[in-house]
Amino acid sequence: MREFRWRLAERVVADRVIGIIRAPSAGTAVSYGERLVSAGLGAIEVSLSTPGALGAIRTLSSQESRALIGAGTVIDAHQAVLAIEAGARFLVCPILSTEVIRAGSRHGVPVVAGAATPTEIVVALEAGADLVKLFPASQSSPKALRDLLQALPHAPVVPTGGVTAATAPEWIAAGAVAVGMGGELTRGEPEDTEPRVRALLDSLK
Ligand SMILES: O=C(O)C(=O)C[C@H](O)[C@H](O)COP(=O)(O)O
Repeated sequence: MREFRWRLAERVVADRVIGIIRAPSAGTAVSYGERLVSAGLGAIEVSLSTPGALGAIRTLSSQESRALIGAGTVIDAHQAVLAIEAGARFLVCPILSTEVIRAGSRHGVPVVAGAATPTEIVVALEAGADLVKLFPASQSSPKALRDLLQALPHAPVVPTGGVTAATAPEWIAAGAVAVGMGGELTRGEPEDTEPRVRALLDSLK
């Protein structure tokens, strides 16, 4: 199937959320992934720090056509290629890694690059990142993002790290195109995930 890299940005901007799964096992990651897809989330990354993450990405991406399944915590080109081979349809880095951005570009796979400062945001975009993950968002604030976007209004910023259902609307109001959320989506048992995430997505529409 032909797929263009801007599909990620379209989905993420529509939902306002990238879902992050960091689980104790591949099986638990798949369980959460299936529930997040059922709740309507369109872009979900499995962190490579999850044991067996590549297997979970392979399972979820082969069974799901409704959502884009990606890889998170990708920090070098080797991991990027392994994740793409496992079926990741986007890559997310906690750091600004131009080698990951290049690896994604070479394979037509979109990259959400990590950045913590205005300079890093601009370097990430100049290197070809599709979206910029402001990380860790817990070190910043919606007010700081608002100030930053006055200088860089074109920057598609996705604050990630410590974002909750209560703070997500504040980040969006400050100009974030979306937020990344892990713990807030996957706390509790997988079975309890769906109604909570559905309500969260509705609240951000
Ligand atoms: O390793 C990465 O690439 C990361 O993105 C780190 C975490 O997965 C996010 O910071 C999620 O943070 P919480 O939403 O607070 O759970």
